[in-house]
Amino acid sequence: MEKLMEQFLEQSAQAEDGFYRMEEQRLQAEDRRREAEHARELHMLQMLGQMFANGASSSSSTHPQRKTLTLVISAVLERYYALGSTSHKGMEDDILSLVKTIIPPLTSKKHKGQDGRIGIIGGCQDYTGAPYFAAISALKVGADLSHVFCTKDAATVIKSYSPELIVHPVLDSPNAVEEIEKWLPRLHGLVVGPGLGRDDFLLKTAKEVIERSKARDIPIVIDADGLWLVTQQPSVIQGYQKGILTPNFMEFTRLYEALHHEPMDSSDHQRGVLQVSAAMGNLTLVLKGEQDLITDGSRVFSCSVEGSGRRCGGQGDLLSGSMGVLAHWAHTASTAGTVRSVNPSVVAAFGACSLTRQCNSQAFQQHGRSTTTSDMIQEIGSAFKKLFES
Ligand SMILES: NC(=O)C1=CN([C@@H]2O[C@H](COP(=O)(O)OP(=O)(O)OC[C@H]3O[C@@H](n4cnc5c(N)ncnc54)[C@H](O)[C@@H]3O)[C@@H](O)[C@H]2O)[C@@H](O)CC1
Ligand SMILES: Nc1ncnc2c1ncn2[C@@H]1O[C@H](COP(=O)(O)OP(=O)(O)OP(=O)(O)O)[C@@H](O)[C@H]1O
Repeated sequence: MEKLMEQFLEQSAQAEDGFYRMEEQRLQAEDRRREAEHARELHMLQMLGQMFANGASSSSSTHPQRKTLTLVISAVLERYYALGSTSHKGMEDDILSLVKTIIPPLTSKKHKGQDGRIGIIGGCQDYTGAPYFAAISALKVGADLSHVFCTKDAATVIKSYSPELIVHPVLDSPNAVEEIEKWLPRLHGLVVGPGLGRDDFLLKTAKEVIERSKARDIPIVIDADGLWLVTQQPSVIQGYQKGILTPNFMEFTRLYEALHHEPMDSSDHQRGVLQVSAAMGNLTLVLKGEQDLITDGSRVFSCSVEGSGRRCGGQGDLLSGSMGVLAHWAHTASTAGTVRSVNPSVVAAFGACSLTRQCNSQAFQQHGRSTTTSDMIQEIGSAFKKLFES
């Protein structure tokens, strides 16, 4: 009897084992099927996004067609990111497709100013090139008006570079903040820092202008000496979702060390940018370099559009000026519901990085080692077309 009982228990245990083995195999097969389906869906969405993006940017599309296509691309890409892609493969193309959706169409119904009035806070006795590069880049990307708020002695010099810019010699005047504030209601985007210098009075003015622009919900790009200010007083922009910081490696290291009170681990830039963005209240951050790393603290996008080995001064100004316009376009698109799950500041940053690198590559093909930022600015029109309108 005991033996029979033992046999019975052994057979039951074997049957149970068999059952669990089969069940495990069934679940594994189900997982594989789901993964394949998921990958197929991601692939299809990527292809659809690409297809529609090309359609939306085609100049033959009419306005309503373009609008519908734009909504379809966004929906497709939104779904793609909602699926939680962890792979970075193809991500650059996807974000580029999103950039295409934020570009306002050129129609005869528009009035001057509608596609963007951008302000640059910067330009002092030492630096007149930087604000000029940023302001002219904003115009060439597609802003309708570009204002420079600089010191008195820099203004005539900047005006002499270009009749296209509106130059206000107010930055070192005693009532500078009030002078600049008068213009804020008309501005759609602000770039703070190119050629600002580090004079205490100018930095104090810049700080106050940032505060007043935040109160008006204006997208703000902070670069160069504006980042010096942020390093001293992070709270000036901390947590402002329409803010973007664009440090080069040196500027980034300073900011990191000011926020974390310890040296940065320079072997892990991805971690570094996530930490800085988080410490800044999930602010959008672009660490410029061999690959530009862009994050809002949730994920890191890298922009590696081919540039060149030429690193002339002023490339960062082209970047910040164009980002000022794209930030305005991206937030407008976001308000209209076109861009949802990807942070509009990230879309704008990615667009500007791609454009700067493409300009660098095109200018380098013609001028090689003698390439300067002015040569790159000449390329903005064709680089823009190649990246976003073809
Ligand atoms: N023509 C002009 O008027 C220009 C004026 N500029 C202005 O000049 C002022 C100072 O800017 P700086 O960029 O010199 O700032 P800093 O005085 O903070 O210098 C940063 C230093 O970091 C170095 N650096 C950059 N990337 C690095 C990396 N990956 N590894 C190691 N070192 C690195 C640079 O060579 C530079 O010497 C700003 O107001 C800026 O806007 C620049 O925009 C360049 C053009
Ligand atoms: N090593 C690199 N390879 C390719 N492109 C780069 C490299 N470093 C920078 N860039 C490109 O040049 C742009 C400007 O970056 P850069 O580091 O020159 O800024 P910056 O030092 O702030 O410029 P500026 O001279 O205007 O102050 C970046 O956005 C990036 O696209």
